[in-house]
Amino acid sequence: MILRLDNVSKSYGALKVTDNVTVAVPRGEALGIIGPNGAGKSTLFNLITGNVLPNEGRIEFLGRDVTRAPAMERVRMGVGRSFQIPQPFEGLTVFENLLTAAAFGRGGREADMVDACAHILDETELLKKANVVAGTLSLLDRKRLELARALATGPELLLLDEIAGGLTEGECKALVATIRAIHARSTTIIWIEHVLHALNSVVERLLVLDFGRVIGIGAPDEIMASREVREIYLGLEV
Ligand SMILES: Nc1ncnc2c1ncn2[C@@H]1O[C@H](COP(=O)(O)OP(=O)(O)OP(=O)(O)O)[C@@H](O)[C@H]1O
Repeated sequence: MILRLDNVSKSYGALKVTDNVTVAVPRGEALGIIGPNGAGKSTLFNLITGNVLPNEGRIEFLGRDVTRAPAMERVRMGVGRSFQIPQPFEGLTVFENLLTAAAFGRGGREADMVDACAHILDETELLKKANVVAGTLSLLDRKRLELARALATGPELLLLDEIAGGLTEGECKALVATIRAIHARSTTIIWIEHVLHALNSVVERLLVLDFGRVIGIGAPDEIMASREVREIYLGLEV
């Protein structure tokens, strides 16, 4: 297993945002996370990245207890993340943004980082935009840059937070093709997404959160057919 959460809980005052979550993610898997707004999806990512520390439970990454490890240490161990709202350095070029992420992540010799970033630009279809200032990019390219920045840190585990939101159907398809290619080279992915057709075309399992609790985990078609999920998440009459 690349990642294990055992009975992880997080509260803000009286509000239990993460409620006794236990999940194990095998290396190479793509796992989707769905749930209503406020279900605790982003908080779960923050617990995995170390931006938030749990009140209870244990988090293991690559066989090591990282429950209280600082976020920076987890990035260097191989936890990469894209944010719901892209957060590039607006005044830097696409390539400079990647180099900054690479230096912040695994680091290494400058020449190796430059090579790795060039490869990531190609993989994320940003090669032609390498010298474009990030602040001038279209939404799709900002999403691609967000993905590329996460890849530049050298992740073993890639966390994607609603990366398909706000895109047109065609743009979404293009981005999904890129994510599928990244997954195909055996990067483990955990992806929070409301655009279900995009998510379900990539992931092998879906985890459903509601009020911070895991209410289902399994194959996407089984999960989508479950009565509880349809009632709670999709708000459908069944
Ligand atoms: N730092 C914080 N202090 C207090 N409450 C917080 C904090 N962070 C999150 N919360 C609360 O925790 C709950 C879960 O938030 P979270 O952002 O994890 O949900 P989410 O499932 O990612 O939602 P969305 O789909 O809208 O992004 C919400 O009720 C939110 O208001």
